[in-house]
Amino acid sequence: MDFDVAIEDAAARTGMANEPPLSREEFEARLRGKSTSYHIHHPFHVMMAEGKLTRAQLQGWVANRFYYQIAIPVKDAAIMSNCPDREIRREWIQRILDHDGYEIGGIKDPGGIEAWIRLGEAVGLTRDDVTSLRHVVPAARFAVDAYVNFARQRSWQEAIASSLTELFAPHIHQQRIDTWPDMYPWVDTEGLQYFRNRLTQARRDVAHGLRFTLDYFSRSRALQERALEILQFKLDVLWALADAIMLSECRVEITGPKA
Ligand SMILES: O=C(O)c1cc(C(=O)O)c2c(n1)C(=O)C(=O)c1cc(C(=O)O)[nH]c1-2
Repeated sequence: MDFDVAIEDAAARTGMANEPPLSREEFEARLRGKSTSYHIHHPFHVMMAEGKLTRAQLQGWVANRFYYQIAIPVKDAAIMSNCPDREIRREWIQRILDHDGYEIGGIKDPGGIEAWIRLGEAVGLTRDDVTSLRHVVPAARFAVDAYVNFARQRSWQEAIASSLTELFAPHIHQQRIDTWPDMYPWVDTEGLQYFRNRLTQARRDVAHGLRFTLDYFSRSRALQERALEILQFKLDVLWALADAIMLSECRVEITGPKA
């Protein structure tokens, strides 16, 4: 989107045409303050951290969340396809490699999608249970598709801002690494590698995404408010995904006894 059009669009959406911009520090604090609506506070994730999920519910979460995992590189490719800035694309492509994996010059990484399938096996699902998507409930698809559609339809700058829930993700990954071995001792701890990998990857991603958002959206107050709205939209996607999984019967269990 042309920058003048972006400013006008943000002003029309937020009604903040004349206010001065927040300082960079204040804007960052407002973005970080959105952590109160992160899905770590969703009852399903609270139950997960407290060891209260049944085996079938944990399996249901892993099977449904796979749909998010496979959507992420598609979303990132949509951002790149809308982005004429070569420097941004050079950074952004790393996200696709992280999830899809690669084999370049003898260096191999199976990638995050493969790591998630192994997480599925660690909770007692088969590879086919996960990759067939047969356990993905309709509302989980709608929530994830809304994120991909946002990245396809809105400007690449707005789509970058929508990735900023990753500010809060290392905390929830660490929580799973810390709690699952005690709470769900039947899960093979090798499967937690996905979460370990994301600790560094998410911190690196967010350093880039945040720097870009602070630079681009600080040029008007309306743009800053628009970035905050966009982050709220993405928080809502994750919250709705958790709602969908919690409300599904989560009766995935194909193998093994019920806890
Ligand atoms: O497990 C989680 O709670 C969680 C949350 C998020 C997030 O906050 O968006 C991501 C991830 N995981 C994740 O693993 C991941 O690769 C990822 C990419 C993105 C994104 O928006 O580009 N979010 C997230």
